[in-house]
Amino acid sequence: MLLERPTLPPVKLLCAYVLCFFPPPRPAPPQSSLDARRRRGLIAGAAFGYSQAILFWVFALLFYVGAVLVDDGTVGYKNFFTAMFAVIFGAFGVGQISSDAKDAGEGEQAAAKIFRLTDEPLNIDPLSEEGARPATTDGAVEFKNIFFAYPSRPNMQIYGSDKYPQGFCLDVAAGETVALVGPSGGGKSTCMGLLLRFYEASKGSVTIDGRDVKEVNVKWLRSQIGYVGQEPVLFQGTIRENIAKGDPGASDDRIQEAAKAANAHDFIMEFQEGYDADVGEKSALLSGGQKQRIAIARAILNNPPILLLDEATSALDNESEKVVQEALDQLQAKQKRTTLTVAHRLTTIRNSDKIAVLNGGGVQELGTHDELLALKGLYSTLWNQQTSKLTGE
Ligand SMILES: Nc1ncnc2c1ncn2[C@@H]1O[C@H](COP(=O)(O)OP(=O)(O)OP(=O)(O)O)[C@@H](O)[C@H]1O
Repeated sequence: MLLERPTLPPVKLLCAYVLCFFPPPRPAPPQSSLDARRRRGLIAGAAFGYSQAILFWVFALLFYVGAVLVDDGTVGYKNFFTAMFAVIFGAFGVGQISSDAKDAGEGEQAAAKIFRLTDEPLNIDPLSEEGARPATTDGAVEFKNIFFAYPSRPNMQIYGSDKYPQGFCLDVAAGETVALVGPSGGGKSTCMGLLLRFYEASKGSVTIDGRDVKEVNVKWLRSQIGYVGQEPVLFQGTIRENIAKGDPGASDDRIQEAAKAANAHDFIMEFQEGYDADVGEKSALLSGGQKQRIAIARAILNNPPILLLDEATSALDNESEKVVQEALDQLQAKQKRTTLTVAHRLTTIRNSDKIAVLNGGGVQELGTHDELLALKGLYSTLWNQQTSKLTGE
């Protein structure tokens, strides 16, 4: 079959030829990074040249000594070549070691980091059998006068400041939906980490049904809380296995029921293998919205008394956000459960029982949507900014 040649007007053809031979210059990288790369290149080149030079010096020396020894009859050719190859391979090995020295150094540094991490004393042991396991949970949560800084940044106080000498305080009644809003870095997600006991407050307490979370068993505590974050974690395996993590003994019918409630059943059935479809390494075979709905199905199956939604829909496009939001509404409607929601899009949380505006180390404003609008404070400013963007004013 003859392929037709693409026809270009002569001027465009000429431009294409010119660009082939004289491509426009690429923007130069910043000077500092260029210098660093040059320095790295020079060091690597010098090290390589040096290791090669050693090899050839050894060759030269060998042939010289060999020639002298064979000439005066001290050794025969056979012995000379045997010894020579032994020395060559030996030198080759030494050269190889020097080129691997950089990797060995990096490996040593990485190992030191791992050992530093594994030697870190474990204050919160997720596998510990200690601690109370109350038979029932109503789901009331309270953050009482919390002071907290992340261990890796001890000088950056997240909760508690001159503005908030009483620390971070928030009371969430059983079955209540409380939204956490406010500027980025205000500590909205951090309180979820404290409730899940990923970290411990330096002062104050987090309680669940009036009991300090430090007194209850960590595994039990986490089993009472469903978490749907911005980037849900799926495990390598099938969709069925991933949903079943919510309740490992669940029947296929219950898994399907949970998937239907999470608006996930239809897209799952579009896969050739249905519920047995593999989610792929790092769940690469699924879109963001699909991953989110599988995580929600898992939470529905778990049916926890406390639900944490940390910007669960913020990474999605409008269409996916709608279906995922419907799935989340289902999850909340299935049972009146305590829900803490972090959201940047205020339209998604306006119907919450309470809205807490976190800023500068504590709760700056607290109330319903209407109360906060009437307050004409930070929430009202954020709301007006977002709604004016939506209406294009
Ligand atoms: N693991 C961590 N180690 C150290 N600092 C952290 C860690 N996680 C969060 N931070 C810092 O703590 C502060 C509060 O973080 P947090 O995620 O709670 O804020 P946020 O209000 O949820 O912010 P955003 O709206 O941007 O998600 C931020 O300044 C953040 O950089």
